[in-house]
Order: sequence, then C-alpha cells, then structure tokens
Amino acid sequence: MEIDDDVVVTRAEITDAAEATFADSTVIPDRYARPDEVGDGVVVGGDDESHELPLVDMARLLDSESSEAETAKLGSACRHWGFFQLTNHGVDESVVQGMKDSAMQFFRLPLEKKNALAVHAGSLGGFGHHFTGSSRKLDWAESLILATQQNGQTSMDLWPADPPTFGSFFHLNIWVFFSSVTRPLLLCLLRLIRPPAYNTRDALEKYSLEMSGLTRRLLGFMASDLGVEREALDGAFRGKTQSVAMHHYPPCRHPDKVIGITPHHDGLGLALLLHVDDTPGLQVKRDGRWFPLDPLPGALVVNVGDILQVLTNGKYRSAEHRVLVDAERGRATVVMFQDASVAGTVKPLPGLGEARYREIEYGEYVKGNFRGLAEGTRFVDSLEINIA
Ligand SMILES: O=C(O)CCC(=O)C(=O)O
Ligand SMILES: [Fe+2]
Repeated sequence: MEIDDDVVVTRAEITDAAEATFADSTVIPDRYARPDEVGDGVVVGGDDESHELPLVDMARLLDSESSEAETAKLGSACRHWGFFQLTNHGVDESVVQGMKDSAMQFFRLPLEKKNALAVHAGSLGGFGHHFTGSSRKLDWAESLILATQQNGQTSMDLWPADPPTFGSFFHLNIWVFFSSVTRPLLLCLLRLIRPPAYNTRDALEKYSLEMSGLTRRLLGFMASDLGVEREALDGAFRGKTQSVAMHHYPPCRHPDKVIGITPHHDGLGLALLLHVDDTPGLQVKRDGRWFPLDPLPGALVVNVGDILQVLTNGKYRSAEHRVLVDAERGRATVVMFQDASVAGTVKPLPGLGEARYREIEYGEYVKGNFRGLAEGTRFVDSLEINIA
C-alpha cells in the first residue's frame, strides 16, 4: 500500500519505549495524554434501549419470507447509523476462529518480530500506531495494516506464514529424548490438548475470501434497498483492493486519558469488523453524541465508508467513530476494508437522483482523504455539491 510522497501518512513505528508504556500504564506520557479529547462529546448509555446500534440478520435476508422486511432494516441501518451488527452471517466458524487465533498469536510475538513488518515513511501498511496530525498525539494501540487482495487476486506475500504453537517444544530440543515411535504419539497427544496453530497466511487468505463473499451478498441486498442496478453496485467493488487492519488495544489504568483510535470516518467502501474478544470500546457518533457498541457474540460489525456514501449519493452515511480503551481488559479486532470505485473515479451511481457529489479521479480521492485525516478535516465534505 505505497502512496505518493506528497501524501501525509500519520503512522509511527512502535518503539521499545512505546511497548514499555503499554505494559505499565501507571504514568501516561505526554504524547499519549489527551483527556480533553476523551471527554469531548456526550456518551449515551444506561438502560435506554433506543441507544443500541441496529442488528441485521443475514439468515432473514436470505429467507424469501423475511427478506423484504430485513432488507428494509438493513437500509434503515445504513441510512441512519452507517453501522450495524450482522448476526447469522454464515461465515465458516473455523475460518473465523483461525483468524482470531492468528491475530492473537501475532500480537503476542516479541516486538522485534512484529517490527519485521514495521511501517516506514510514506507507507500506510505495516505494523505501528497512528498519531493525530497537528497535536501528534499517539493512539493507545498497536496495529498491523496490510493488503489482502489486489487486482482481484489474494496478496498475502507480506504475511507471516509460520507462528508454530509447538515452537517452544522444538526450541527446547526435548524431542531428542523421544524415540521415533514415541515422538508421533506424543505429538498426537499434544494436538489433543492443544490444537495445531493456524498458519497466519493461510488463515487470513481463507478469511479474506469469506469476507469478499459476504460483502457481495450484502451489496446485493443494499442494491435492492436503494433501487439501483445490482451489477452497478457490485461492479464498483469487484476486483478492488481489500486490506486488513488488525488492532490490539492494551488495557490502560487511565482509560479517561488515552484514545485507542482517534475519531475518524473510514475512507473506503465498506468495513467488516470482527471482535477477537468480548471487550467493548467502539463508539459511533450520531446526532453529535457517542453511542457505545455492545459487541454481540458471533456477530460482525459492518459500516459504510465514505466511498459508499458517495456511490449512494449520500443515501447511506459513513459515520464518525472512535475507540476508547478498558482499564482492565485488552481488546483486539480484525477489520476488513473493501475498496470501491467506478471506472477509476469516485462518483454517485446512476438512478439515485441529481448528483450531490462531484466526480473525482480515484488517485486524487485517496490523496485528498489522507490529507484530510492528517489535518483533521473530512475530504468527502469538499466533494459535496450544494443543491439549492
Ligand atoms: O477496532 C475498532 O473497533 C475500530 C477500528 C477502526 O475504526 C478502523 O480500523 O478504522
Ligand atoms: Fe474505522
């Protein structure tokens, strides 16, 4: 994911000092301290059920009896929230588990191993953390961002292929004490106690393909809701880049002073988020207030990105969101971003009324979007056409 030199990418390498700060959070260094930002805006909560983010059930979307009603629910979630939790998504359970295991295994690696994939200047991809443009405050998180599909092909070359669960046994060289007969028996026993580790590259490849399939199914129902040609919406996403962001938010003794991820809008088409554990932290902004998302076991979180907002001529909204951290529990997530464009441009699809966004060449959109993120502005707003 290399980008042009004139684009400001606000990601930094995770240093030994950063790791020590995450490990002992009694004192929060200045670079992470942003209590005013944490306290900025009302957080909705309590027993009022109306604060809960919408749920959409894929099984009901697929069932001809309930499909129409559920498609309307999906449409309403995308129009009013830009976020929903997707239940009964149908993604193979073992593939989801493999992805979760791989993410955890990656974050447990020693820093020097993770830093073999460290971000470097001018690149968005790699292992590191974000900092905000003007204040240069760092997020309380470590993240690995890499492309998983490019030009319609999976693109896993950069991924670690071998985090072996049994590595420690081999390193201890205890195997020499067992004969060639007892060795396989012992291995079988170990596998019963602890199943074999997933090969990260393999797990991610399977997960990436499942997410592409799920995106296509969701787009079909979105097209019905919008009343646009299925092929037009699908074609905007087909064969485009898919990238993954794996995030780990360490616990912090002062959760009111640090931010896991700065408030932002996702710049791409669609994002599908998997909670690796059940720690909450994600908050979505609606009507000026923050709504905490309560992760539903087994569900995926889906959100509309800025490009989908433009494609739908503003009918679907891309919502601002942020992550706050927990005092006791760490949190990990895996987010798949699906990119989209129409013949090398970003513009509204036909059939959705008078265009409310001006058309822009895709490369220019990407640059503008990064500039906006670095400056704390929203690039997509600058594309809006004022309709009298
Ligand atoms: O980890 C999360 O809950 C949110 C991550 C996110 O917003 C992003 O990667 O853009
Ligand atoms: Fe995001």
